[in-house]
Amino acid sequence: MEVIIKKSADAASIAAARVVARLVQEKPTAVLGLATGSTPLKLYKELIRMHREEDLDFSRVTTFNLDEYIGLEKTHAQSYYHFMHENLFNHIHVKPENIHIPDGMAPDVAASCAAYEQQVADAGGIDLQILGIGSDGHVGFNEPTSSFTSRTRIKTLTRQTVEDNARFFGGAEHQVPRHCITMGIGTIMEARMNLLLAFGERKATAVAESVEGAVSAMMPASVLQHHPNAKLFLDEAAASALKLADYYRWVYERKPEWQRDA
Ligand SMILES: N[C@@H]1[C@@H](O)[C@H](O)[C@@H](COP(=O)(O)O)O[C@@H]1O
Repeated sequence: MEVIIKKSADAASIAAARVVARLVQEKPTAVLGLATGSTPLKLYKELIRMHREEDLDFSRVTTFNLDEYIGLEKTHAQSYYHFMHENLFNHIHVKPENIHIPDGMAPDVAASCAAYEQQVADAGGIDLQILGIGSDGHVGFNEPTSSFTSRTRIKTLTRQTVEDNARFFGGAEHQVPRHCITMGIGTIMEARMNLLLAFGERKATAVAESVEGAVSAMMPASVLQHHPNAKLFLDEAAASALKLADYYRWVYERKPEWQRDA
């Protein structure tokens, strides 16, 4: 894992956006894995800015989102379908037919999960996956104890995730769906690059355990220790529990210019 600590969440998001932009410039048909939540918002704003001001072209890009709540219509303000269109897709001219988001209203969830996996495979796999992290260490909605070989499937949210996400539902926990569809950890691990963003003190423990703790299904993001190309973009607060934070800064400052894509 490469740990990149920036002074602010905005600076970390802009650095992550540069990695995405470089990929899209080098491979205009790139397959991007996308995440929701508050964490990637600034990254998406930066991609929109690059599209508008620097002609970053997403017209041939294909996207796959990590997850979706079960039971929310696409028009629901808290559906990830709605989130992605509001915060990214409506502003960067990705072709609608190239956008993939798990269908939380599918009549046959198992069949739609299997079809989603097939679509990822048919697209040639994911080049770059953006991840956030839950305060319990989840990636996508792969809650603690999720199998490291899991594929896209239905999951039940933990009580902690329901509490964490209630803020998006006006604080009403009972309105947060209990179930979701999420790409599996096996799916995420097959992405050729993983960029995990984490900001704020609320994420500090999960980040420290994921980077410096044991690889364990109890801390799903720790699986990235086994990924050949995983970069973590942190602000100071999210990095505050890392024992080797100074070492990561030291390494980053000495990174050869030709390797410096963030
Ligand atoms: N399913 C999403 C995750 O993909 C996200 O990374 C995480 C953190 O959310 P936030 O970025 O708002 O802290 O929780 C949500 O439940």
